[in-house]
Amino acid sequence: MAVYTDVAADELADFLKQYDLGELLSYKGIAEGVENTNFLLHTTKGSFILTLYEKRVAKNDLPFFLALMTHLAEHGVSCPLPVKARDGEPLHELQGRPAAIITFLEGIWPRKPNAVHCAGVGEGLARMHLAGADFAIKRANALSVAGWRPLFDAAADRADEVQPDLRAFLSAELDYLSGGVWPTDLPEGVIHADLFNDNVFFLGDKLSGIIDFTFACNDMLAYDVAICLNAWCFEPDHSFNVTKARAFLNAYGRLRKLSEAEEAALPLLARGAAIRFLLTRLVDWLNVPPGALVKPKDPLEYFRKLRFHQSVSSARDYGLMPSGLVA
Ligand SMILES: Nc1ncnc2c1ncn2[C@@H]1O[C@H](COP(=O)(O)OP(=O)(O)O)[C@@H](O)[C@H]1O
Ligand SMILES: N[C@@H](CCOP(=O)(O)O)C(=O)O
Repeated sequence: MAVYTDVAADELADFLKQYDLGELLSYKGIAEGVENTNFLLHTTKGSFILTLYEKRVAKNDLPFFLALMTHLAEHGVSCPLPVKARDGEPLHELQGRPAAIITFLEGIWPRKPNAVHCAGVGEGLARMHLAGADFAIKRANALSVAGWRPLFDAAADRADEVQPDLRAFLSAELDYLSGGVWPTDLPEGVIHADLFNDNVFFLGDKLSGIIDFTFACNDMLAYDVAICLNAWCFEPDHSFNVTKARAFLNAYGRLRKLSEAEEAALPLLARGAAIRFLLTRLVDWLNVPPGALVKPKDPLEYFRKLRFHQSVSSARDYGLMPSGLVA
């Protein structure tokens, strides 16, 4: 999250009159995250998160995100619940932006994830995939292969300012990934699509909740696994940690076993996941809105991860054994 759109106290108090949330006691902008504007609200009824949806979020998609959180929470996944206003609707408008209030989740996201956290995420991701199986609304992944080229086009002219020859590197990788190799027949379902460590809360070693469903969509379940391998299983120096990967994959596999085809596709899916985040970070890095309270994330972290996945020959390099998952 971040703060792109400021909200004055009287505007917020007026907005809250639509809800049954008591009186506003205090609120503050949350500097974490990069996509939307978020405020932490304290009212006489408790703590809540107010989100103003910004640039990358299409208004038409908001009912999907809000209904998904409700569905998952009803199916045993610990995630925020959208708060309905008195008119029964969870979605309203503030400062010209679509806005929603969700419940506050206790917990802290792990700054230095260890293998126990990775196992917790594996289990949490599998639970989410299983719980999403009967979610009726569909949303295509706008940031799958077809969505990467426009991101590249938006950043290409200035990519080499970030690193020499980055433009050529990205262009070649995109040509490869969009040249017919991307899987089309793997099991699909609802994926989180952004399950990074700042979107998973823990109390001690135990996962206490999953937040931020603004990229959730229907896509290959194994692609979500690949996103998590990228987000959770590398060290701060960008080296791959196979112990964390094994902990993550084993925990996932105990609840939802990956098929042989999914396992075989992991290196490719991990390349795709890496370039997707490299590209969105690159665009954001080159386009920080003036005055915004946001810290853009390092695109080159994902360049290094992508280079690693390019060197991977099979899912064994991620800690998977040929016969499937190790207990
Ligand atoms: N339901 C929630 N409960 C508690 N804190 C939250 C909740 N939702 C968001 N936050 C806080 O806001 C930060 C950013 O949220 P996030 O959803 O990742 O933002 P964005 O909309 O930019 O993707 C989180 O790291 C967390 O500190
Ligand atoms: N996880 C993305 C950025 C968007 O997620 P947010 O939860 O931080 O808003 C990345 O790391 O590139």
